[in-house]
Amino acid sequence: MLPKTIIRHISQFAGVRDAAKYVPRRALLYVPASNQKMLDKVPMMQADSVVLELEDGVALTAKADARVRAAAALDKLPYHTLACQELGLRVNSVSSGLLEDDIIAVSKAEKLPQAFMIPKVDCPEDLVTIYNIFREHYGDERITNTNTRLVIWIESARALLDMPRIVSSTLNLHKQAGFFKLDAVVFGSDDFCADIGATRSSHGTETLFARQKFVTCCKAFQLQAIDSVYIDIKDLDGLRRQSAEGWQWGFTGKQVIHPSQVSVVQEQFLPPKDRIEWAQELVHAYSEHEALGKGAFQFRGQMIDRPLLLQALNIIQLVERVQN
Ligand SMILES: CC(C)(COP(=O)(O)OP(=O)(O)OC[C@H]1O[C@@H](n2cnc3c(N)ncnc32)[C@H](O)[C@@H]1OP(=O)(O)O)[C@@H](O)C(=O)NCCC(=O)NCCSC(=O)C[C@H](O)C(=O)O
Ligand SMILES: [Mg+2]
Repeated sequence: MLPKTIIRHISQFAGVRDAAKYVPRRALLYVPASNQKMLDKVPMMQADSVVLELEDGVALTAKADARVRAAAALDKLPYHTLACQELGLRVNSVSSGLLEDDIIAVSKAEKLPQAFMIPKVDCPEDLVTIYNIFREHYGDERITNTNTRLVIWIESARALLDMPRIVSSTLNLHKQAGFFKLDAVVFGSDDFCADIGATRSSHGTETLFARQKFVTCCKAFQLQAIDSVYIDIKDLDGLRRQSAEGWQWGFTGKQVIHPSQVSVVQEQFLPPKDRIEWAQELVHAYSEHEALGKGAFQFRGQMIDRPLLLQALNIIQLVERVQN
């Protein structure tokens, strides 16, 4: 329980702070919808967000089949009993020319996914195309003011440079037309490397600038920032290292491709126990010092002032949201 005097700081603190139900996306797991055996495992999957995948995890020759399986899964799976916090559906991009066929097929399902996930959003104009395709095949009523959230992918140099306009247009579409609300943005590092001609490495220095720019832009709009995929499935130490780095830089989660990656990532996207204790104690100490008129004071040998309080509140808020 936070001291009352601290509550007023919360409306101003950094990070993701949508008052609506927060969906943790520490681990966002792709499940190719062309693979029925994998789809059958969805109810037990402990990833925070499980993504029924229609895009790059599905071969061109299997797209039609995957669409039918994804639509059937949406109707069959009881969302409230799933082990995950969110069942998403990643469709194909505008530039692929496959999006409309995806929407025609999945709009036959009675249910919407809990999140629509749209890759390779390259410019604000893509949003107009996306919105028009959804309106045409779902009809206005089914896509207006629903609980379904929107997650988009930034995966090219052009998109990274234009990201503030892309994000603003997406948020405006919700404000003005009631279209799905943008909740998180994902950095598609593999497509990004292909786009800029970089060679991918396990240490990831080739995407260092892009990841830092990306996370800064997400946080400027108070959106969740989801980090790159780590494709070396067997290298869990490397995954742990890259996850810890992402967490330290301000990412809120990471994409995963294999069930074995889920717990490693989830663990790294929660602060360690001693950091949680530090945050809780700091908040109480801040409240006591504030009552005495002190904005700066010593705590465990460090100078504490308001920015440190805000960092501690980030930690407390995240832990509460993951546990509730
Ligand atoms: C990469 C894989 C093809 C590996 O699959 P497989 O060879 O079957 O692995 P295993 O033998 O180790 O599997 C063990 C069991 O686990 C199940 N499994 C594996 N992966 C998944 C999964 N993702 N979801 C559900 N279940 C899974 C197997 O079926 C085995 O089960 P059992 O036989 O009963 O023991 C595979 O992991 C995979 O397809 N992963 C997803 C790939 C994908 O979707 N890629 C696209 C998304 S990444 C991306 O696009 C990044 C971004 O956009 C960018 O540009 O950077
Ligand atoms: Mg991609």
